[in-house]
Amino acid sequence: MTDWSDPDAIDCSDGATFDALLDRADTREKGHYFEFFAEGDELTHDPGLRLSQHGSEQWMGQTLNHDPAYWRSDTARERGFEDVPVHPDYLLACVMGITVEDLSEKGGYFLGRTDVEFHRSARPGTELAVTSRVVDTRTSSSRPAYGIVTWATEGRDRETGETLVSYQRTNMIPRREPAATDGGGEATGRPDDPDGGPDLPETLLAPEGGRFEDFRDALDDAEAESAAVAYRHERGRTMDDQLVAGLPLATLNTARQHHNRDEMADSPSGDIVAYGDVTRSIALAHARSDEATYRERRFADERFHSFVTLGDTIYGFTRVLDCDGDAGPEAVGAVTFEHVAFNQDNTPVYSGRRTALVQRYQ
Ligand SMILES: CC(C)(COP(=O)(O)OP(=O)(O)OC[C@H]1O[C@@H](n2cnc3c(N)ncnc32)[C@H](O)[C@@H]1OP(=O)(O)O)[C@@H](O)C(=O)NCCC(=O)NCCSC(=O)C[C@H](O)C(=O)O
Repeated sequence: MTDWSDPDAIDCSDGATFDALLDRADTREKGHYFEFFAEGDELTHDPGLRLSQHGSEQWMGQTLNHDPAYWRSDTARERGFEDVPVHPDYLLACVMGITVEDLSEKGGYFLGRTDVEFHRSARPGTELAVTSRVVDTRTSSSRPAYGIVTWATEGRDRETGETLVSYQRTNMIPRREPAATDGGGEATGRPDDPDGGPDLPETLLAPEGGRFEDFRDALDDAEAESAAVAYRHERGRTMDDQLVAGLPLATLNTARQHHNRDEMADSPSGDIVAYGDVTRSIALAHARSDEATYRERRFADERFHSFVTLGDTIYGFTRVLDCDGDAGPEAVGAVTFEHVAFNQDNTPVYSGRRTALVQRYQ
């Protein structure tokens, strides 16, 4: 009879015994099933995350976000920051990253996010305090193995208590009953077209440059011509290990989708998938490289349409929706864009509306 208090009791060279041992063992679970969440619940997320210059630069370098205001102090000061802040995409990904253990580690799909508001910039060294409130829960009618949960999340500076960023996000979360599967059919990634044919403007105009006036003039021209202002960005970025597994792990995002190939082998994607915030940041970087951004303001109606896996390449498409010359300081105006990230097969993987302050010509 084996003495199980003996430190040498587990014979790792005997595969069959070890298999039987694993079969018999309960698993200490991580994350929560759908049933755990009830409307109005408040959650305080405990993981410690200190925003760092290295983390921000690593995020920006890998996602092609090269705006000098987030790299260099002279430009940062010219743009009204006290010193070089961390990049807003990194801040947002970190705030969401540390909520994953409590909210979405059990798996399921990050469907979308809205009301993303940047309240103030954050410096490297800021320690985060993040809380979430359950806003809505419902079962999924199309995927009985899942429920759909929406949380309102707020990321604050732990020292001053000031709110840095807030948003609402929605995920599919596996239900304990019926047993979790990876859901129904594969996503097509393409929205249904009820009329059976595309309804497109005759002309798509691109702005002459990346300043506020260029976007405003292009919108004026489009109105005169019954056209739309919409264009593609040339850059693409192929998803490698660093992007798919490295960046989410650096934000303490524990979702198995991004780093556990063994678990993901049986899922519809068949492999690990990119963190939505990485995919989005790459497409936004493509767009920002074609505009003179001054500040990020807000995002709305962000949707993740289809998986992004290793080897996929992310491109960007932008439509200009609105220009507001009265918003922000004199030297800027607000532009509202719709950005779409798409892959090498032209399948949309992300879309969202973004309002940014864009510099004017001097
Ligand atoms: C997830 C998908 C496979 C779903 O595909 P499909 O079934 O075609 O989509 P539907 O549009 O029918 O939506 C299904 C149900 O979900 C509801 N929904 C969808 N979007 C939203 C939203 N923004 N807000 C609220 N509810 C939403 C619909 O109403 C449907 O409800 P019901 O009819 O009752 O079932 C497909 O969309 C897909 O593959 N998406 C990509 C997902 C993805 O890759 N996300 C990013 C990577 S995962 C990640 O980042 C995880 C992250 O770390 C984390 O922890 O959250």
